[in-house]
Amino acid sequence: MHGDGLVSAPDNVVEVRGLVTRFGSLVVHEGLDLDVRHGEILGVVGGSGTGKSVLLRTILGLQKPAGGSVRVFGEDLATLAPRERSRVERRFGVLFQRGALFSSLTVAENVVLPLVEHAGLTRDEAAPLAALKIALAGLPADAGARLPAELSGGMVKRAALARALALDPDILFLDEPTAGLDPIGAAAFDRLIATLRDALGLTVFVVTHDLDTLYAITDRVAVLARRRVILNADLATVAQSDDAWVRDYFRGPRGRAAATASVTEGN
Ligand SMILES: Nc1ncnc2c1ncn2[C@@H]1O[C@H](COP(=O)(O)OP(=O)(O)OP(=O)(O)O)[C@@H](O)[C@H]1O
Repeated sequence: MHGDGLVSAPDNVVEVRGLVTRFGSLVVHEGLDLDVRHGEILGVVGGSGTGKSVLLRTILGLQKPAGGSVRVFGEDLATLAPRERSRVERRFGVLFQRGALFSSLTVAENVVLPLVEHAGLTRDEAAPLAALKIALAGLPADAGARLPAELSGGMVKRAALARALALDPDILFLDEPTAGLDPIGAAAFDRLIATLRDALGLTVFVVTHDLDTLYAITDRVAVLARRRVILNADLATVAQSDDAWVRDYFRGPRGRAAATASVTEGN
């Protein structure tokens, strides 16, 4: 079932239609539709437990839907043979909430790993590419030789981002990228994401609670509530919605502060 009359558009990188997700008797998504357009930064917001992370995992093919369809780059991962599926998956860059770097490997070794495992490079071939990704993620060159435990929280995020960029993804999925960062570190990370989108032509899907991120870098916002995406539009349109959760979120004190800050910064 397609809600809201959504149709397939050629510039959609992700199309979710009529998604149903259940865990036993818990229904997380029911008839959820979502579009992610080529080259945009889409912010995904919603109250705690509305199924944002599960939606991300479902788009990545890590969570099997109970109903509906998910197409990424025009392909339905669920119907692809393993080899075809991994060809599509190589176009994904993913930054999970908890970073998930290998703690016993240096930053450079963490970034080298996908290049060796998925691109078939030798370690020597992968090393200069890894150094490039580490620089792209805004880390100093000497960070490559360090273990994750020796880095600050912001640097760990950047290292995880360097690894997510290893295979030159077309779409970057970020789950709460600024969680745990101080406001200055969070703003710098937001700017980095926007710069990478512009420089590399990435599409970005970002699950976030951070209103500053929404105002600073997103082109459109998807709001999850009542088991669906109730709004999938530009921020100005979403912020004007009369939905009670949206009103509290965007027009509460933190929402007003973020909106004012973005105007002051000229965004
Ligand atoms: N593997 C699982 N098994 C059972 N229930 C799950 C599983 N994964 C998620 N859930 C449940 O699905 C619901 C949605 O979870 P999800 O983590 O997607 O929420 P969220 O919107 O990302 O929340 P938050 O903003 O708090 O991170 C929650 O009720 C959660 O407990």
